[in-house]
Amino acid sequence: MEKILEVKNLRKEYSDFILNDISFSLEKGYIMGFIGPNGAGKSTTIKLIMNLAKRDAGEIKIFGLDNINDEVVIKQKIGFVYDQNYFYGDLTIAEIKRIIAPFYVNWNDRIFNKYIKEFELPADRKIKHLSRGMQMKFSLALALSHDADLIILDEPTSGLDPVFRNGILDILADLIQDENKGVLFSTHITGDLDKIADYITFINKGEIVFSMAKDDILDNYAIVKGPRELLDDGIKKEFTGMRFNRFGFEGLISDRNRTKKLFKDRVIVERATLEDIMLFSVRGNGND
Ligand SMILES: Nc1ncnc2c1ncn2[C@@H]1O[C@H](COP(=O)(O)OP(=O)(O)OP(=O)(O)O)[C@@H](O)[C@H]1O
Repeated sequence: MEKILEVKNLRKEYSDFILNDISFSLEKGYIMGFIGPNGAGKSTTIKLIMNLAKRDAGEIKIFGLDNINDEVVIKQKIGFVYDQNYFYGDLTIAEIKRIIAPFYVNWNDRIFNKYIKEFELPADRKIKHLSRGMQMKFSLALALSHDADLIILDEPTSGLDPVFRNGILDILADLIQDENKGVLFSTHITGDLDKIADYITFINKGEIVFSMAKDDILDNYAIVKGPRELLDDGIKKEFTGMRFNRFGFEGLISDRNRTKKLFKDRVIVERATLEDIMLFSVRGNGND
């Protein structure tokens, strides 16, 4: 399998935050969801990949090339959608397109116009007068109009209504039918990833929790519910995270096969969603 993006032992230190030893890779033909709570380090990682911030250590390869030394070549083939509008607000959609298009060797006006029409974007409207959803769609139209092989989206769906969100997800799912392309998609709306992601990379407090195939994650993790008296300190340690209510406990376990051994049939075992996994992992264990 050919790697389209490879991040190895990446490190970045800010005064109050350290992104530490981040490693993951994305193969061609797949969508990777990049999840983590607020402040986990998702945007920082993406900025380092895009060489918008300087790494302190580690290595980033895109299409097998170094993301700094070969930045100019690489950027021709990356479509980037950032979580904020970074275009000059007084220019119109058509004016910004005219500025950006010449930078790309493979710019395709026909595809751009197709998206503008599909997204119902008014070409003569100033950026500052576009809604957040329209700005996002405009960014997406730009990112998809130069034959990019790696699409990186930082929170593309946050603040968008479900209809807009689903439209974006459909486009990404279509895009990946071309098996030469890959998508890295950061979000905290884990429901979006249930629909389209093949792999999930989860970071918390600047560190990787896991980077795995989504199906493996959902097959292995489970929510276990049962009475408190089944728990002792040893058993509590088996859980990634736990909460208590008046009926008993509810906990996330990363290896559902362990539950039979630990509890026999005295607990209820349910499939965990990505949201459960994120919430319980962030909360941690032992909060009684
Ligand atoms: N330029 C900077 N200088 C100092 N600290 C920074 C800088 N950029 C980011 N940070 C810090 O790094 C941490 C991680 O931020 P980051 O934006 O990467 O998180 P995130 O996972 O994208 O969060 P969110 O989901 O809220 O966007 C935060 O504590 C933030 O304050």
